[in-house]
Amino acid sequence: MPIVTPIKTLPKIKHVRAFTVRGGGADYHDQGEGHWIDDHIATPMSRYPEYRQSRQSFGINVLGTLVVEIEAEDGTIGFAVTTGGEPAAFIVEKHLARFLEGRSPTDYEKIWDQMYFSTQYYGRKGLVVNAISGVDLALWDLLGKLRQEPVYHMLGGAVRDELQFYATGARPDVAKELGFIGGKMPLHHGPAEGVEGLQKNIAELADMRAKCGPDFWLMWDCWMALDVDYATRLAIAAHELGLKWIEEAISPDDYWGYQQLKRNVPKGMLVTTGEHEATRWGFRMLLEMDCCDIIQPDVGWCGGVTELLKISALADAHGKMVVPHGSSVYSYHFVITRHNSPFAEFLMMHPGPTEVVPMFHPQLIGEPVPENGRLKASALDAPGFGVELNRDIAMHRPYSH
Ligand SMILES: C[C@H](O)[C@H](O)[C@@H](O)[C@@H](O)C(=O)O
Ligand SMILES: [Mg+2]
Repeated sequence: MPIVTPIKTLPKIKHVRAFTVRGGGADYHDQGEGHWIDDHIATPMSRYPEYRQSRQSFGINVLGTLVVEIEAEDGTIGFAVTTGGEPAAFIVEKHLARFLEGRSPTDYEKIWDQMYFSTQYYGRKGLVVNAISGVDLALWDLLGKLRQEPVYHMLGGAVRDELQFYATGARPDVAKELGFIGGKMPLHHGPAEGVEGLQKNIAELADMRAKCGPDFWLMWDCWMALDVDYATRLAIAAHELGLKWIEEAISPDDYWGYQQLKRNVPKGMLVTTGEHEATRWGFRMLLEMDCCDIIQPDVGWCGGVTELLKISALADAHGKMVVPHGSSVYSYHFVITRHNSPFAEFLMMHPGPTEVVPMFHPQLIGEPVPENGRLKASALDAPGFGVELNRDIAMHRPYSH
């Protein structure tokens, strides 16, 4: 008679709760006055002069942060934060919770499938997939806490000893001093500001190149603001200044435009995009239409870890790098486990930015930050995503079920 060792069964999911929080954190555009992240940055709304100076003026921070809590029958709580606020809380409480409560947290594939296909008639991308992502991340956090394992162990373990980061912010010169491998700047002027605006962009890049020296990576984040013609002219003008990549230059829906831009840019310059793309199907379009050199899904917006695993494998088959959009510990636990994710993004959330502060401050207690632009894998060695929710911040539960 074979000896049958009983398998460990985890407690079932008892409650799913959704809260909203304002002021920084996962909705990192929700910052106070004078922050670099809201200073005349080019966007698709820059064609309207009244919305050109500030992205908050057109509502970039209108949603706020969604906090998802999943409580198991033994009282263990997994949680996650993402962008979504009150409307996302409604979707979690009134629609998604039914696919988790009473289920095992190990059923994350079936749970994801039911969350996605039950909302497909009104979701597929954007806010709904942000909500699904938040639930999925909280589920992985719960799994890690129940199994007493960091998420990256459950994803296959570290393929390197440490993470290395480039920094996103208005001061690549400071990023270089802080040990980052590169600096990604927001593009300040879009097509509506004509040739004069393009020349100002180039002058800003030239200034940073002079401050950072010839080899430091310099990139532009164009936040969907441009058209193919303007992006092509900008890339050609920036080439002699060693621009490493031009990011999210045009609308995420214009796959054909990205295909053309990738053909137009000077040899050696990379085209990147993806932070506002979602699911394996959206990234399949970017990959099969050869839209870019690096895809940049945000794990809090693309469908969560369960979906990013699929997206990353698809990219790997296409020989493409996956460098997730800055999403704090949620991307660190993923990037450390993937050969085709050789570095990560660190969003500089200090107002200057002249200091390294936790990316989702003040929402996550124990959020690790890079030192000298690096983070050891061992810094992630704590159950789940290794952070706790700061319960001193004002949280609101607008809906229940
Ligand atoms: C810096 C950019 O304008 C965005 O604010 C940034 O969040 C995003 O595009 C990024 O890649 O970090
Ligand atoms: Mg970006």
